[in-house]
Amino acid sequence: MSGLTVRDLRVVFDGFVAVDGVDLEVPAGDVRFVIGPNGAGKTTLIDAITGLVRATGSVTFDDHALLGRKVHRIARLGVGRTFQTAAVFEELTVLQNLDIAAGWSRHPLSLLRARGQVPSSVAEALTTVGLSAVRDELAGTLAHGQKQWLEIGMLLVQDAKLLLLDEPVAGMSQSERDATGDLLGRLAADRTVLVIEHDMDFLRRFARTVTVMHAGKVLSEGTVAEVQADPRVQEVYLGHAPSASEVA
Ligand SMILES: Nc1ncnc2c1ncn2[C@@H]1O[C@H](COP(=O)(O)OP(=O)(O)OP(=O)(O)O)[C@@H](O)[C@H]1O
Repeated sequence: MSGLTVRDLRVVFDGFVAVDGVDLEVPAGDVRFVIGPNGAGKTTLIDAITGLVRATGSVTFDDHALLGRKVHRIARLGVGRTFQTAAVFEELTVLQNLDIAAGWSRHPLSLLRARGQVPSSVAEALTTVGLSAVRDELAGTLAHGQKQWLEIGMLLVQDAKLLLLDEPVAGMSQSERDATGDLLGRLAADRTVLVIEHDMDFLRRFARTVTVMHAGKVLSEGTVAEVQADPRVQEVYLGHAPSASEVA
């Protein structure tokens, strides 16, 4: 596993440069947080990696070149993403959602379901995201946090090895945030995880490394402590160089 490598990535919308020469290296096993003010280009970066918007430069994941491929081909290479609003089938059960994501509903082995058995990939995903106890509940009745975890489970059954999560804890309660932070650690055990997040408390607790974006470019990168100490980051977030009391 070699992780994600982005080189000189550029996305232009009608002459507006949303992503401006981004270089990024996320090794396998990392939990990388990408932060930055509104409009910094974070979501567009993920859109480019997953083939949703046209980009120039290069993106490789586990030695596969991604740019220029269609969205479903990129997904098949093990790249999965979530959106700010969870996309689950509310009128189906948790298990049915996972079945559909895994393609089991079309598969001859869906006969297993008739006998009450659960494919091992689905059972594993249920355990990883902590939804085994609610597997027969309708997705529409799940708590907000559980829907986000189901969406992540749907990526796991598709065997995603690079997980791109767009603001996963937005709107979550404190206990859901804690559970999501623990989940990130489990996901990274044999995957690469990139998280876009605005929640600084969550970032301090669960990020392994941080990339700060501003105006389409990478402004700073390092551990949480390193980027927090970077005067350029403080200037972007505070609007001015920090005073002694703000640093303290
Ligand atoms: N399809 C589009 N057409 C034109 N401009 C776009 C498009 N998508 C994004 N932009 C612009 O590109 C810039 C980067 O947007 P993006 O959503 O990537 O930022 P972000 O860092 O994710 O911000 P936020 O934290 O608010 O989600 C913004 O100025 C946005 O208005």
